[in-house]
Amino acid sequence: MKVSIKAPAKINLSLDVLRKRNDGYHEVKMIMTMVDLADRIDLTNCDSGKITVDVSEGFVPNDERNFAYQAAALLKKKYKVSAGVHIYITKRIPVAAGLAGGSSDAAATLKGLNQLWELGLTLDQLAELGAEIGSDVSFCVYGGTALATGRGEIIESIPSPPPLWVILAKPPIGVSTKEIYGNVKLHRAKHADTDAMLTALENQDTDGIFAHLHNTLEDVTLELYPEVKHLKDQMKRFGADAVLMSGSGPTVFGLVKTESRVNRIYNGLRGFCEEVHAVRLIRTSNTCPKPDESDIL
Ligand SMILES: C[C@@](CO)(OP(=O)(O)O)[C@H](O)COP(=O)(O)OP(=O)(O)OC[C@H]1O[C@@H](n2ccc(N)nc2=O)[C@H](O)[C@@H]1O
Ligand SMILES: Nc1ncnc2c1ncn2[C@@H]1O[C@H](COP(=O)(O)OP(=O)(O)O)[C@@H](O)[C@H]1O
Repeated sequence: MKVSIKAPAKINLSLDVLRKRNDGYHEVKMIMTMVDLADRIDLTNCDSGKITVDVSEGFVPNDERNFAYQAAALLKKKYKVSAGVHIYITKRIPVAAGLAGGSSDAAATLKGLNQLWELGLTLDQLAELGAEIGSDVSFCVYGGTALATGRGEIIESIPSPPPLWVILAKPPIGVSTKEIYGNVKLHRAKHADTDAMLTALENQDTDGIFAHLHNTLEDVTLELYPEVKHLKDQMKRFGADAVLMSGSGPTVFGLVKTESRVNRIYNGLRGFCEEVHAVRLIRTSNTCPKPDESDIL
């Protein structure tokens, strides 16, 4: 039997770092939403009992370092599953980009194996398991738009933004999330007005959303990698309505109201940046989907 499932990328509309915790993580307050740029995960049952992984992009690890492998191993151990699985990942989400590609692959694997292995787990159970793999995995299990607190694993569903185009552009550098968090200077960091962003989403106030985009990690990454600042400036110059770096970077996203402007921005950026995508926000109703309403293809 085979299950295929989509694993979409996320962007952070707002990301505030509140304090450093004793366990090495930072307490955060983030507003995250999914975009329709997705990896594809194909899960095929396998009698050997082993977990194997192949990835379309050779530089992504295909062993126990892969987050999808870790998701399968976690379920197999916890629920004493004797079957194995072959996981094939078709990568479309840029890697080490601030778009949670690996986390989304893990979340999709949890959801897909819940079906394939008929485990009957709820989204809450899958999200709790996902938090053992990475801070962003719980959000990726629920999808939609959410307020994420704690180290990112406490998820509350909130209204999706109004329909918008999103231009994603990643400069040719990889950024370590650990390094960026490690360089945050909390005494002089600029904080997000999360409540104002929540109100803007509640009111479907597009200009309010544009005005309150903020990412506390952005200044850290921009200082270390000036090419990210250059990309932000270019995206604004080509006509994006609002521009921000996603997560720890280095991907920059631009929000655009009008379709006619999307091509101009896309083509302008393609002139000097190889990884550019023009996508839409994924909009959902303001409730968490049930497991059977997920992204199973
Ligand atoms: C910055 C964000 C924003 O959504 O995304 P990305 O840029 O990775 O996409 C997330 O907070 C990243 O989450 P995730 O990528 O799952 O990070 P994890 O694997 O849990 O942690 C990697 C490392 O980042 C640091 N870390 C992560 C989360 C957090 N709240 N505080 C931290 O200090 C820790 O040093 C940790 O060892
Ligand atoms: N399924 C996966 N897809 C991408 N990267 C993965 C995956 N599993 C493990 N990784 C590792 O995780 C690191 C971070 O990748 P990714 O999740 O794309 O970053 P980010 O959260 O910043 O978008 C990569 O450098 C890669 O080695």
